[in-house]
Amino acid sequence: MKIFSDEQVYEGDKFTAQKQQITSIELMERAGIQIFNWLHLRMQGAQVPIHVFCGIGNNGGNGLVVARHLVNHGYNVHTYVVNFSDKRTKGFLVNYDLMKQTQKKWPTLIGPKDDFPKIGPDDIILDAVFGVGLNRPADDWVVHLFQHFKASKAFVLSVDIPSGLKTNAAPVKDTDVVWANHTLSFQSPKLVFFLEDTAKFTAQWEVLDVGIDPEYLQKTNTLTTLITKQDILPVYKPRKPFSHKGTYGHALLIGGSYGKIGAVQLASRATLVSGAGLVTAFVPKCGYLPLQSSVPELMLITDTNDTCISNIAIPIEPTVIGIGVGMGTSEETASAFTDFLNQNTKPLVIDADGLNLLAKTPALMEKLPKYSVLTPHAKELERLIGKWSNDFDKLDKAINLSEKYNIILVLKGRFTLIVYKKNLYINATGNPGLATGGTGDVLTGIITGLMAQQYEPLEAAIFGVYLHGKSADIAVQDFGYEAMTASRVISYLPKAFLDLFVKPEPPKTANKQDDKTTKK
Ligand SMILES: NC(=O)C1=CN([C@@H]2O[C@H](COP(=O)(O)OP(=O)(O)OC[C@H]3O[C@@H](n4cnc5c(N)ncnc54)[C@H](O)[C@@H]3O)[C@@H](O)[C@H]2O)[C@H](O)CC1
Ligand SMILES: [K+]
Repeated sequence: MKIFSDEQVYEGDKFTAQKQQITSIELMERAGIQIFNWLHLRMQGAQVPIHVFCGIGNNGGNGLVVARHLVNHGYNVHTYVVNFSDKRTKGFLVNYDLMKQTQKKWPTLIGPKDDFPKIGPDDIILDAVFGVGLNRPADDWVVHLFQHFKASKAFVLSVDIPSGLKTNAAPVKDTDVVWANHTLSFQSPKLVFFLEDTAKFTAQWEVLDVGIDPEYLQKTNTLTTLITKQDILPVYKPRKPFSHKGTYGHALLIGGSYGKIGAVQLASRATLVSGAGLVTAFVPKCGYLPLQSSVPELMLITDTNDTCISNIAIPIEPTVIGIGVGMGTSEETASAFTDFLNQNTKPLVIDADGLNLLAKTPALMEKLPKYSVLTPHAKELERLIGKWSNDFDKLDKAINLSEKYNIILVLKGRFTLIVYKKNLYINATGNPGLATGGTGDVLTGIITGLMAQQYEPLEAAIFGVYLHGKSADIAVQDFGYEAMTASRVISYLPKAFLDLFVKPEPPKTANKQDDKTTKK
């Protein structure tokens, strides 16, 4: 799913108005009616007080459209204009007049000196104060109004985006923004719904199709994409009947150290279960017995050192190398890693201590083959790019690193973000059950396994993160969060693959006769 920038949203409006020969007012009406329908479907005429707070821009215009339809359908509506500027957009003014005609009175103007209306905890607030046009922090008195919303404990439904939240920057203070229970976003979600610093401002969100012209949606490329099954399916490579294990590549995993051989076991199993034809692991001698006995499909090469990797000598020609899981950062391993990078030409997936060793010797970044996939969690990322002030600063730093070395970064988190230069792919599969040791090793194995099968590195990163999270989403139904383990993520991978081909359930029609009754 494409995530459009603010500029693209405005462009889309204009394009749609021209192509469909409609006015922006009609577009605003269309958007407002979608919001009214959402409310009407759920409220069914209930006389719960609805407080509609409208800014003086088009977001406010949307709010006035909704207020008018609510009044016309007999709802208990109180409409306010939050008068934070003397400017008025045309869309606002047209709907302001329509509201007057409908209610025979102007909506209540709220200014810096006015008392705020009383709002009960069981009331509903429609937040149409600011939309994507917010271009500076809201005035203090408006911020106090937002705090008044929160203090009321009423249900807050935000139009397009919680007011006070910009689409491309973190707020200065958490109190500067409306805390929404639900946000109805026009045409596409916003990046801020997925970032740790800003996702909290809307407990839930959904996208409303406001009828932006399909041609515009189709032809407009976006830098940011929310990964859905529809984006993944075209990436999937169906297997040909006349294929053999060589067709699916030979993955090599390098890692492990005394007491952390399990990381290599997890990564190797994940590489196998994600479809690699052959998998070899290069480990210290202490890994030989446990791995040969626990993963019969795995071939092994051992280091001369018993407990850690000291000299990476690879007598095979792997398709792809996954390096770093459980590897440790001892002196010997650090020098072996440096020597390895100095002579390696194979595509790389680098994780865990491989990332920590890169952070210790930044000059090694120059040695990475292009399109190398790095999979840092937050701490490992900080070692690579330094501290960040907020998620947008983090993204800027990550984009710079990706552009500088032409590499792919998998920023693991609640919503894992895959960064390739200025392109950002948001993964929405996964759940807190993944917050357990070894799941990162599994992800490394999956991405390595996909690259062994000729998935391009960026595709493998996106597809691998999707599968990893989807597997956990299916497994959580059997294990819950607490009992989720990295091994269970591996064992549910097959279901994640098969789920790709499950057709979504058609919506059940309410009056569908039960088959048995019609058979009599
Ligand atoms: N296709 C769509 O997505 C559609 C979206 N619509 C709605 O339009 C808004 C964007 O409207 P816009 O008027 O550009 O911005 P706002 O409503 O957010 O208006 C804010 C308004 O006030 C000025 N302003 C910004 N920040 C401040 C501030 N801190 N203090 C004072 N004034 C401020 C700014 O100049 C704006 O003019 C979008 O979110 C949707 O809700 C279309 O209506 C339908 C299609
Ligand atoms: K809003």
